[in-house]
Amino acid sequence: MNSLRFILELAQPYRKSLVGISVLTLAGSIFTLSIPWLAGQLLGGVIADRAPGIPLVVILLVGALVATTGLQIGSTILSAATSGHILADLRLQAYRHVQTLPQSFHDRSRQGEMLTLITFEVAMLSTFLTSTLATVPSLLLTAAGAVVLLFLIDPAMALFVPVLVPLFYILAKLAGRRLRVLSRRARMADADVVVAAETNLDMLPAIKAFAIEDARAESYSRALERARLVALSHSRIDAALAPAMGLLAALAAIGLVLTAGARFEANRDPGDLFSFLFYAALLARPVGGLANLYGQFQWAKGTLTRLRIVLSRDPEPGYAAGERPSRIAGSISFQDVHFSYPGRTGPLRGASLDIEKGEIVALTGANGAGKSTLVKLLTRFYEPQRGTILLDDTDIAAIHVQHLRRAIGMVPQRPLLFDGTLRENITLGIRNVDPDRLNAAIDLAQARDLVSALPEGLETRIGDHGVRLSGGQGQRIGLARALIGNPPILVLDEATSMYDLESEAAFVKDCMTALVDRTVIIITHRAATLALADRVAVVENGVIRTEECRPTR
Ligand SMILES: Nc1ncnc2c1ncn2[C@@H]1O[C@H](COP(=O)(O)OP(=O)(O)OP(=O)(O)O)[C@@H](O)[C@H]1O
Repeated sequence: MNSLRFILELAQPYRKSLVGISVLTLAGSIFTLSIPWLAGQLLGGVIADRAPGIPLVVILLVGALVATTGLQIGSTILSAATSGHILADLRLQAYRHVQTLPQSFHDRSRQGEMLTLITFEVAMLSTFLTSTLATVPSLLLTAAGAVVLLFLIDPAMALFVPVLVPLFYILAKLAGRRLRVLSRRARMADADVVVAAETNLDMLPAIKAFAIEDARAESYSRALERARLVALSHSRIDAALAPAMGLLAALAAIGLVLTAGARFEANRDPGDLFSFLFYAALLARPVGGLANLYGQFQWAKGTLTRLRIVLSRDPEPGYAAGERPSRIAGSISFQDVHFSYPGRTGPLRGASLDIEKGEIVALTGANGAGKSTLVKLLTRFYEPQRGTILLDDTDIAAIHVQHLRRAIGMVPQRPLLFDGTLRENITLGIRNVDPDRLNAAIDLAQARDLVSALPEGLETRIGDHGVRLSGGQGQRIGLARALIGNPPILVLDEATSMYDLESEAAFVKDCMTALVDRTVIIITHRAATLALADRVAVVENGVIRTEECRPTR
């Protein structure tokens, strides 16, 4: 699919407004086209002293000027309103889609780039659709109308127009080639700037701790400088293209003045001479506009390509899976699971493990052995290359991925907290959560004291990444979040790593109530946490070895 087709597809839902803009600007062009003729007649009338005809010409000229202004205002307002709609819709469509893409896609793409694409670049695209593309008919009409009228007034002199066309074409072609390259570079440089700022702000505590503010500011400044230089090169060509074409047209018009005087004086009305020259001058505007359009289309093409690549990517396969078992008991079976991340070998090479419903299994093993990976496969963040994972004897590949994930409460080592209230962080922003469920989750996670100790309780804002909480407090919030949906399966991924031995023992004791009647996978290296488990499974060399059985509690 080429860029033009894709852009027309994007424009399809807004065709009525876009046609409306085109109609208003077309009507504006018709009035604009009448102005040189009327102005020429007025000047001709004044020079030739034809007083009786002048009032009517003046009325028509003023009418045309007022109508042009009114239509311009109307089309600009409609264009801004439509652009706003397209922008909001495009952002939502892109965001929704990006959300459904597999984790492996996000692992490979840079967050800042994605952010630039779905916020800034689509903004440029919506402006391109409304302010540039929708005005093409009027530009064409003005250009064609001016040419036709020039030929009608004096066909011999109007021949300068076809002479200019190849010149314009060559100019646009040369500039277009360079603009395409520079647009791509400029977009990448812009994305680098966002990525650098985003990374630095995210890393700020480390940057301060290691006192490397200057070095980071310098690397950011280098990214800015690269973006500035590329944008400058692009603007130079972009800025020169339309005026250069306008200049060519204007020079041609001057040439005409020099040759036209004698011809016209001899046998024509001076009003026609003025009209001819005004039309020649008017021609420069749509020609410049079309040249601008060309430059902006080169820019838009890059965004279109990137947007198309993202939008045409398939969502995670799990969204298409049909099964939504009404009750999940919680038995899990990993059967001969093989998995490696792109470009790597391992970490899992035939891992098998059966976990009964209600059982607590501790997963342990060296760093990088593949413990977290097993859980990511269970929650279908990734798909195993070989082997099967069963949940209550159903292959998880057949279960709708959201249904599956809602059945598994995840407590990661560092829960992803955001700048909202404690309540929003526990409910993940979902409104109308049953207050009893919320309270039960807070109690089960033993987070009641923590909530009461904060100045505004559940309504306390906790800052970006929960900076206003301690690591251990954050983990309790993470546990409450996992428990709020009352999932039959709970996964604690190094959830006690933030605690000292004493607090760990307390957390472990606290957790016992939360764990009852659930299937639990605890990833840990810590003895106190291992003691919670019915069974210990060791991940080693890509397989799972069940090491030890404890009497069932
Ligand atoms: N998104 C990823 N892309 C590529 N490789 C990855 C990715 N995530 C993990 N790995 C690699 O896979 C291996 C297993 O990682 P995993 O996080 O499952 O280990 P783990 O047993 O949980 O380790 P730890 O005890 O340190 O948390 C590691 O070698 C790691 O580098």
